[in-house]
Amino acid sequence: MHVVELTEPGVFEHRERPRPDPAPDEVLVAVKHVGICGSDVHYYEHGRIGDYVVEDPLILGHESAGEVVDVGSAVNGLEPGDEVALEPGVPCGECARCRAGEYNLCPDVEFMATPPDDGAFAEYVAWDADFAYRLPETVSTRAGALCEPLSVALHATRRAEIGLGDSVLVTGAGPIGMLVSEAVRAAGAGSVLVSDVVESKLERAEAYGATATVNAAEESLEDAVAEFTDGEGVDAVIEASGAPPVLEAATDVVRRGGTVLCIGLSAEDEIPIETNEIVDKELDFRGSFRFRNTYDDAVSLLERGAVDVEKIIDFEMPMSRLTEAFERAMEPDVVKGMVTVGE
Ligand SMILES: NC(=O)c1ccc[n+]([C@@H]2O[C@H](COP(=O)([O-])OP(=O)(O)OC[C@H]3O[C@@H](n4cnc5c(N)ncnc54)[C@H](O)[C@@H]3O)[C@@H](O)[C@H]2O)c1
Ligand SMILES: C[C@@H](O)[C@H](N)C(=O)O
Repeated sequence: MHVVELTEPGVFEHRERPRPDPAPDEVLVAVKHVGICGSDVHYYEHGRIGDYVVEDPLILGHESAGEVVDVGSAVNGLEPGDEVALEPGVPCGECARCRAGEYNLCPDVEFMATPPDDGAFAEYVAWDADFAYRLPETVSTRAGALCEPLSVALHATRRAEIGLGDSVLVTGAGPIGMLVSEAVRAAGAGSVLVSDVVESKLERAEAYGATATVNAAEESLEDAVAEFTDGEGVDAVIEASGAPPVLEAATDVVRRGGTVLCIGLSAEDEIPIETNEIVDKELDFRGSFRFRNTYDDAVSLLERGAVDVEKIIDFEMPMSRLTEAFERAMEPDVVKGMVTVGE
């Protein structure tokens, strides 16, 4: 089968590998669509993310969906011809965190496109059937692939305990921030203020249903939130930019008793946070890591039209032009690039 390997930073090589056979509990999936994530781009540019270093040729891509072409002998409920979205992390199922149901925190998870685990820029992927979710006829594999970033957004929305009528500040209008805006609305948020530093992304966020937007490069976030909430502060800040100044401001702009939820990963190891403010305002200050138990809900939200993931896609290109697709995905106004695999 045809695959694309990252062999060194900035270099993709198109190669042939043997087509895998599904293990008894696996399905073999002919990959149809794979979204390009910021982490894929980071590995492409730098060959590493923190301690995860690409030492051997690595297949990138973890936002994927395709068609089942074969099933292992122990698989029930899926059959050839079914279209599925693939949840990219398969946890060990045995550790304390897995047993507690927090399988996204499993230290031994096999996560696609994270060294040394290969991803989905390949004609076929053999994957644990428990982590393959059937797509209804009305949900395309193009949308199904985006169950992955949507899952990041759903998990964050749950971690922030967003409820009916809440006011939410979403910082960062990249794919994650855009989908967080969708997810908090689906959860009942009453108003959503979105910040970014790129004007075109804020325009997209507004078209995408943000109640208001603020360009943090030109306006004070504190003033914008004060105006948005009549001086009260937002019920929740969901941080999806990874930009240090945003985290520094978060404790100021959230209301007393509110929540600051961090999704964004910063390039800085340390960021000054006003810890006394966390105590004094009795804030919930939380992180959100990947996702758990979100795929069924992601598929259901797509089926009901309760969220729209298509709007974040800027372009679609075949895997034969993967280098061009990655270079385009790095342009500052691009939110999401989509890659097609197969015919
Ligand atoms: N916790 C997780 O499980 C998880 C999963 C996926 C992504 N992430 C992280 O979440 C963040 C968002 O992911 P993404 O793919 O949307 O990234 P992205 O880089 O595409 O988007 C980040 C956005 O933040 C904007 N931004 C930069 N500085 C800003 C500022 N001062 N104020 C407001 N906005 C600012 C950028 O213009 C960009 O639009 C990244 O840090 C990523 O590493 C975390
Ligand atoms: C969750 C996923 O989208 C993220 N890029 C990660 O590798 O953790």
